[in-house]
Amino acid sequence: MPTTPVPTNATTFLHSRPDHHLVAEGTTGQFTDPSAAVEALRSRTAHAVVGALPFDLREPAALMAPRSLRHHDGPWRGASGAEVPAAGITSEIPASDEHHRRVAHAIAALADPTNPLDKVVLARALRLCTESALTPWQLAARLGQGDGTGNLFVTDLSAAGARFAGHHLVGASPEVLLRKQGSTVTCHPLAGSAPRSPDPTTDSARARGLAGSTKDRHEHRIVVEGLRTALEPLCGTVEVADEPSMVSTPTMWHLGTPIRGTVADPGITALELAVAVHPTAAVCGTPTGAARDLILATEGSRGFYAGAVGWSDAAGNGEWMVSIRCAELADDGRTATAWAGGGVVAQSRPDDELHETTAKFRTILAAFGIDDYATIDRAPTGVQSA
Ligand SMILES: C=C(O[C@@H]1C=C(C(=O)O)C=C[C@H]1O)C(=O)O
Repeated sequence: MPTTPVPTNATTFLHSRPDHHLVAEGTTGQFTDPSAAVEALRSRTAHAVVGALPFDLREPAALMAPRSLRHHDGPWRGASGAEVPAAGITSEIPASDEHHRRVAHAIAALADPTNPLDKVVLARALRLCTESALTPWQLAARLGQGDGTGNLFVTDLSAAGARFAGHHLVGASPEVLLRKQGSTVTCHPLAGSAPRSPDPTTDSARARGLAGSTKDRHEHRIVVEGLRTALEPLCGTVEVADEPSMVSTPTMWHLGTPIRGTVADPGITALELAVAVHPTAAVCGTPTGAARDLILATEGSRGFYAGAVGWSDAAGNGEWMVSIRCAELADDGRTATAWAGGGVVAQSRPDDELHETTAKFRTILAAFGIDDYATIDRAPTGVQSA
């Protein structure tokens, strides 16, 4: 029977996977610079580091040395029947037609043979407001009940400075950025997506369509090759599955590829490896610098969306999830920002990209009790075939 510790005021961090979860309490140190956190681990000043890396590593991280970090079997299960107060969307950032226009603009740039950009991941955000305050743990419990995959995270962002004081990032990410156990490193990038449908025939047609889509396989390949290039100097040989496989969440189908390597320096920490591979082309694009510049010029700072949330211990073991399907809950417990994005290549279509972000929002919106944001696939029968 898995233990389900009840979060207390001292609980700062939760990282849940289908087979195990970790809970951190208290802090003995905070780091905005990941290399200072690595130094604390390598010198054994800290027995572990937990928290969040921002999308743009030039911005402050929210990393903490916890007073305690406990491992538990099984996924985290919050209090069942967790209620959340009524919530609504107060704004779209940008408005959906502007996101559509941005995607069209990016497609034109990607199709220009003189432009070095091969892929860029564009995202949009929703501002949410609830009638009364909720805790990040209530939100996580709701997210876990709706998502059901066992993948969950909650992390206090206060360590990143005044702008983030009392804010938490809460999400149900299906994507493992990087895991290190002993000298083995594994990654499981996802890229190439299709919304799930409640109609089984449409749902399997969508999965088949994604598996056979040249555009999605190309988008996926870019991510896998980017990770191989980032890992090879650290690992020597890197094993990559020949073919992507289908990964599903209750709301999305994705293409995913397991990657595995053996690190040359067994003392290297999971945090150093996460910093070395982030941001992957699954959340940024390629070439990385050009894609990141376009994202920052288009969207502004993403903060901790499309960053990474995870843990690393002084032995070097740890695991970092890509921070997607998430929301930042403000210190008032009533206002939140949720994000969703998608990879854009020259063959992408703005309508599909807008749809994809709408579908990706469903995970986090369901946790807020919002199911009327968009009508895609809400019809119980006879939904439009893919
Ligand atoms: C950027 C997001 O998702 C990422 C982008 C994907 C894609 O472009 O197909 C798929 C999974 C994630 O790597 C998100 O959910 O916000």
